[in-house]
Amino acid sequence: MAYAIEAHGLHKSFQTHEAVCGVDLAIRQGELFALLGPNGAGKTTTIHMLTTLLLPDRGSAHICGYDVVHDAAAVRRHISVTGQFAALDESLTGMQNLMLFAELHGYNRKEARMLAEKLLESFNLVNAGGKTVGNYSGGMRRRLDLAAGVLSQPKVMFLDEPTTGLDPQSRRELWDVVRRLVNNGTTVLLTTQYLEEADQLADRIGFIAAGKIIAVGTPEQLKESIGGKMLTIRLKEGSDPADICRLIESEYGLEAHMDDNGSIVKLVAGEAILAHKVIGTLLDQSAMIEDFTLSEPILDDVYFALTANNGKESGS
Ligand SMILES: Nc1ncnc2c1ncn2[C@@H]1O[C@H](COP(=O)(O)OP(=O)(O)OP(=O)(O)O)[C@@H](O)[C@H]1O
Repeated sequence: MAYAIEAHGLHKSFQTHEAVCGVDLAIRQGELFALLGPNGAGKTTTIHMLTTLLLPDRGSAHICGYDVVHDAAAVRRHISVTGQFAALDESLTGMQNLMLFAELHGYNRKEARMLAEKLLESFNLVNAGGKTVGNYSGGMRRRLDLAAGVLSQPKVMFLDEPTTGLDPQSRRELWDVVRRLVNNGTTVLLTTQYLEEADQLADRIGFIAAGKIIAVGTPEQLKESIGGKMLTIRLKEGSDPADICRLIESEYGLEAHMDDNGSIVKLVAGEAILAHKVIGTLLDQSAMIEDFTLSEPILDDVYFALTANNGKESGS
């Protein structure tokens, strides 16, 4: 099968630091793939290599069959890259910005106007088309930026944290736009800090940590890989979560983790019966439990489990 985005063993180091160490990707045409990982994991470096902004040290990558190193110009003709910082002229209106981009892509003035009108409509910006971009909200700017990106009819779009800083309503509006692009056959590689966004939008998700892809799958596959239900225990003030984790590990051999502010302990409890036994044991030992819930895993749980394990494997 020919992939829209394909990478084999991509490596990139900065001085002595290996930022990307052997990334493989195979993303089908029309697929929305989300690349997730903590700060410094290597997402941007990977995207920069795939979009020809950075030369890989080793490995290879192809976009729509074109080599990112040897056919960089052809790659650029097939992609668009948008991110948190929209490349728009603040002093022009939305309509003028789109017309400018269209004319830069070789459309004449009349064609550019028609295309800009169509794009303003598709991206829910008809009422904003006559206003200067300097007066746009964050969500409007991102939608206009995406509209400008679509104008060149890219086969592959790289969206680097496109909803960072947007309010929930603007984020949802942008999701609708992205879904429509994918439904029309565009391949999208998305990075995001919001796991819920990846869960909502992505066909598949790749988790990257310390420059390596550590898991790939559909959101459902990744959640199933956790291996059962999550038990979340909220502790009363003054209790020691480290003690609780140790007790659970020694009694049941289950690995429990506390959250950053130390009031919640989480573990994969598998079956409900085991969760009830754990709670029973903790209460017998007079653990100060405020409440507890047993729930299906969400992507945050997958992310937590993966990045916690990866930290151990790499010895950090
Ligand atoms: N130009 C550079 N020079 C030196 N080190 C760099 C450079 N660019 C990235 N790095 C380092 O490479 C590693 C990967 O960075 P990268 O920006 O790819 O991560 P990221 O996953 O995109 O992180 P974030 O979510 O914070 O943007 C980091 O340790 C970063 O400090």
